[in-house]
Formats: sequence, structure tokens, C-alpha cells
Amino acid sequence: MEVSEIGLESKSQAFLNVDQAFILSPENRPNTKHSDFTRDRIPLIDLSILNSTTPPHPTSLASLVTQIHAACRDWGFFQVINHGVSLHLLHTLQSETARFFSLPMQEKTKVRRDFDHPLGYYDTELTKNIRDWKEVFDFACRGIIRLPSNLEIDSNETQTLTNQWPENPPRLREACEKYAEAVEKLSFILLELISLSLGLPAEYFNSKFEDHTSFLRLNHYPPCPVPELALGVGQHKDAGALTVLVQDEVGGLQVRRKDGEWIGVKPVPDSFVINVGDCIQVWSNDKYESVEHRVVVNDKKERFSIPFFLNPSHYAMVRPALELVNEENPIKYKEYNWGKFLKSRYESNFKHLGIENLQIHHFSISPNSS
Ligand SMILES: O=C(O)CCC(=O)C(=O)O
Ligand SMILES: [Fe+2]
Repeated sequence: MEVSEIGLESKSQAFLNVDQAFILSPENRPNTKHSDFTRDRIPLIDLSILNSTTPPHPTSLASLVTQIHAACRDWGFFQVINHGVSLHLLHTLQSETARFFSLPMQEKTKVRRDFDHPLGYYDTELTKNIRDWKEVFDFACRGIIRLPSNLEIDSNETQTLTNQWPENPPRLREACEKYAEAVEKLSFILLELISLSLGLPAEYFNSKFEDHTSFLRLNHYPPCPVPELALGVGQHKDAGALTVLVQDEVGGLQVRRKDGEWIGVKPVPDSFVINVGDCIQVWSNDKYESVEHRVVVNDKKERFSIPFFLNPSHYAMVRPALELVNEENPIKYKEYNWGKFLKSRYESNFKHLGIENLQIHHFSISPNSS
């Protein structure tokens, strides 16, 4: 038998051994040969002027805001270095994360999430009804998340989601809580820079976050025997305000450029990948778009990543900032309630209804309808 045939044989064997719930339809399969990082790059932005002992000079701040504006407008994604988050906290969390996922399944499922406790461990997330090749652990940044308890428009009833902490590894909880505090601070600095970059006052959006529903996710992508047929995370947009993600050196995150090409985000040690979520798209009246992204997997190396999802308070209403609406830029979205939106996402995660979950385009106002 020829070597190439042996390859083929073991490939089809691998395919047969994989649960078909992971297998993407042909049009959604990644072209893994094209995941090199040489063609184009999302912008890399240095935040060091914000972390010096003296306040930034107005000209350097203006130049930083200009870079953020161009990155949000052209890509919806950028990377930041010299961000001020302690590398000790970051590295401690990364090693505790690896320790947690290396535990036996019966240990991890002690903190398994379910319909009543949607925070915790799970390995069955679907994106667009295909199973993601990953396992995750979710926890609320502030220890709890307050959400509407149902989707009735007129109901103000709320429920409180609480974190579930595993006994093992014993230092995971502390590492998560300390890191969450630091990355939350960075996310508000970024939110203020984004407000300035839209021509709004720095603190314009802050009142939307008094009881924010932000959460963090520890992601583990094990090696996959059929990386050309499955995805770590299927293509999607993030629903919240913005995402601050740390990835390891393996790589796999891809961003959909405006022309439709998938571009790999090159790992830069100790940097964060930032992306604009759906709320900023709506607040900015489409000046900035929440961009699709996905995670490709490989058959050799496991990968870890840790996104922080900065989300508004459950009672925050999301609609375009009126300062950004005028005759040339008519309002593009109807107002929606963030808590009901998030609750609806949680519900469709559990019910696996096989239909598209709630998206911001369901609130869009078409130019002809006004
Ligand atoms: O792991 C990554 O690089 C991205 C994960 C992601 O997009 C998500 O969890 O929403
Ligand atoms: Fe995402």
C-alpha cells in the first residue's frame, strides 16, 4: 500500500470514529491549508501611554484614539500590548486552566452546568446546531449574573445565576477571581477609548454597566483527528459590548475580513485580542460592525483561550446613540432589552431548537420601513 493510501485509510477511520454531531456541512468547512498568518494582520495597538505614572499627553491620546477608530471601522478586531494587566495573574490563570481541563471527566462534571445553573463546565456547546470541538468552564465576573427569569415583555421578574467552583484544582477560583478583576478594569478603559473614537464623551456608555452581566470562559480545544471537518467554535459574532481574549501560542482564531476572507490572528505573547460585539454595532448605528470569527482546530496540539465578555446590565436598553443618527445616517435599529436578549440566547443553548437564535438583525429598521 502506498504511503498516501495509508494516510487516506487512517483519515477515513478517524472520520468514522468521530461523533457526526461535530461534522460541518461542506460549505462551512475550514480550509485549514490557508490558516497561515502571512497575508494580513489585525492591527496591533500599544497601550503603554495609559500605563505610565504620568497622564498621557493629549496628542498621544488622540493618536491612540485614531488607531482604535481605524481598527474598529476596518476590522472590528485588534490586538493590544502593554495593557497593564499583571502577567503574573495571567500566567497563573493559564496554568490553573490547564490543570482543571486535565482532570478526569467525573471531576469536571461535578460543576457541570444545566438549565438552572448555566455557569460551570460543559462540552456540548453548539454553534449554528453543529457541536464545537471544545470543552469550557464559564464563570460570572462579579460572582453572580442577574437576568430576567423569563422572556415575557411585561415581566420584570429576575433570577440570579451563581458561580459553581470546583474543589480541584484548589487554586482555580482565586486565579479566576483575581484575573477577572484586572481584565474588567482593562475592558472599561477600552470601552472609554471606543466611546472617544466614536466622537462621544469617554464615559458615555458607562451607565449601561452598573450591574453588568459580564462573564469569562475558559476554553480548551483538544487535538482533533478531523480538523478539516470540524471547528473549535463555529462562525459567530459576540453578542455583548466587547470581548477581551487571551490565547496561547498555538493559534486557531480566524476573523472574517470585510471581503469575506478568513484571516488567522497570529498569537502575540501576552497580548489581548479585542473585538467589538453586537451592542457596540447597534450603539454606533453600524459605524463599527461586530465581525464574524471562528476557531480552527488541529490534529497535533491542544489550545487554550480565555475570553472575557463585557456585557451590559440586564435592564439596559440597546439602541443607536442619538448623537450618531442624522439625515445621512438614519437610525438602523429598534431598541431591545439586553437581559431578555441574553436570556433568549441561554434558552436556545439548552433547548437546541434547530433554528437561528436571536440576532441583532431581528431588530434592524430597513431604510424603506420608516
Ligand atoms: O478561542 C478563541 O480564540 C475564540 C473564542 C470565541 O470566539 C468565543 O468563545 O466567543
Ligand atoms: Fe467569539
